Amino acid sequence: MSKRELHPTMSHPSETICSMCRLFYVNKWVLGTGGGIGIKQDHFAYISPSGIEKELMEPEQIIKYDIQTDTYESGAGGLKPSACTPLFLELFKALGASCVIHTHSINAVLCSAIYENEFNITDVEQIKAMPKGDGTNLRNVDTLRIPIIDNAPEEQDLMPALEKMTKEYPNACAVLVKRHGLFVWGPTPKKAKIYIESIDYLLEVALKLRQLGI
Ligand SMILES: CSC[C@@H](O)[C@@H](O)C(=O)COP(=O)(O)O
Ligand SMILES: [Zn+2]
Repeated sequence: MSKRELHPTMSHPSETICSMCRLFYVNKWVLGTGGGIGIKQDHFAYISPSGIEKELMEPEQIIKYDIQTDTYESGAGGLKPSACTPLFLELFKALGASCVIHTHSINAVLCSAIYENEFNITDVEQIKAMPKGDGTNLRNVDTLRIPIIDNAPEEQDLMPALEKMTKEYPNACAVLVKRHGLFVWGPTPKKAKIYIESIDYLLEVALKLRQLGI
C-alpha cells in the first residue's frame, strides 16, 4: 500500500478502503466476506458493500452514504452498504472517528472468548503506538484497555451495547465483539491502520504469553 493511498488529500476514501482490505486479507482479517471499513469525509461516509469478498472490491463498488439525509447511492451492481453501517455511523458521531475498520481476526476472536468484559495488557513496547485519548500516546508501562461486548444475531442488534460502550469508554479506539471480531477507529485512515495493526499484535502477544504460562 503506497503512502499516497493513505493520504486524505491524495487518495479518494473508496481507493483507501479497497487497498486496506487487500492488505488485511493477507493477514486473514477479512476472509470470506467478513469485515469492512467506513471512512467519513465531510457529511459523507464511504462504506464497504455488504456480502462481497472484501479483498476483491473495486473503488466504484464502495457506497457513498449521506450522513445528513441517511440515504445512499448504490455501488456498482446495486450493492448495499455493510451491515455494520449503523455501528460505523455511531462511532463517527459519538467518538469523532473518521475511519472505522472491522475485522474477523483470529487473535481478536480468541481474546474475546478468553477475556470476560475487557481485554487489557501492559508492559509491551507496542502499547506506545496507541492513543491515550488526550492527544498523546500511552507509555509502554500504561495499560491498554479494550472493552468487550456480546455478539448478536444481526449487526444492528449490537447498537445498544455499542452505545453503552461509547459512554463508559469515551477514550476507547477499539471494541472486541465476543466470538465475532474487532472494531478499531481513528481520526484518519492512517491512524486507524496503525491502531488495528498494533492491537492485533498485542492480542497475539497476550495469547502467546498465556500459552507459555507467562
Ligand atoms: C461472514 S458474514 C459477516 C457479517 O455478518 C458481518 O459480521 C461482517 O463482518 C461483514 O458484513 P457485511 O454486511 O458484508 O459488510
Ligand atoms: Zn463482522
